[in-house]
Amino acid sequence: MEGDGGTAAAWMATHRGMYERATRHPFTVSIRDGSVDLAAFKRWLGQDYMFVREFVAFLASVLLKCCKQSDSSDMETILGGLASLSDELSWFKKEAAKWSVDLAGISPLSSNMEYCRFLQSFDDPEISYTVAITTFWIIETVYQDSFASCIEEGNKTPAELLGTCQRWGSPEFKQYCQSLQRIADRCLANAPPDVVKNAEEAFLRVLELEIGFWDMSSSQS
Ligand SMILES: Cc1ncc(CN)c(N)n1
Repeated sequence: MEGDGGTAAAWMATHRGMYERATRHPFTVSIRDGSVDLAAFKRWLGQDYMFVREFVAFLASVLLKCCKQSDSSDMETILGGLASLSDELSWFKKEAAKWSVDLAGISPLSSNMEYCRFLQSFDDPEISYTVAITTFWIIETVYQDSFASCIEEGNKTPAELLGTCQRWGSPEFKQYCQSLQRIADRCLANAPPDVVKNAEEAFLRVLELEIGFWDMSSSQS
């Protein structure tokens, strides 16, 4: 995904330390090495279900910004992502039943609320499509990269967690993230410097929020 000469890959390289803290977090590393605390996994599952419900609204706001562009050719890609969130919500419900996690009884923890507030801020029409699509790309990429590492050769991921890891670590999801990266790169290449700066800030904010989300899952903070 990296090394293709675009701005997105350049940011991943410049901010390598933060990127790795988000994508090789002790929580996902513990899945990969088989030492994961299942109570933490269940906490992540319940919290992420709530996050994904908010993520649907975020993605709808990205789609709306896309439709307002003179060239709205990215619409199908975004719509595909939105449609797959419907499957994702069903998957969470099935998985929650499997792990006896009561989704109706969950309240969002503070790091999740903070992340959801960030997603809600994209309702503002002043936030550009470039910033929004870049944000969408990095949110999905953190999960793709994190979970792909749990199914790489040599993993000791518990069998009952492989389905979760394959959901985001699959080659198909990687391809989807690469298509988002190409869109983000094209938008960034045509954007004025202040918009590029805002997009880089959003990129870094996502990494921070993702680290907070994993921390919360590991320790209930
Ligand atoms: C916190 C978080 N970040 C990203 C994803 C991937 N859609 C997710 N489900 N949850």
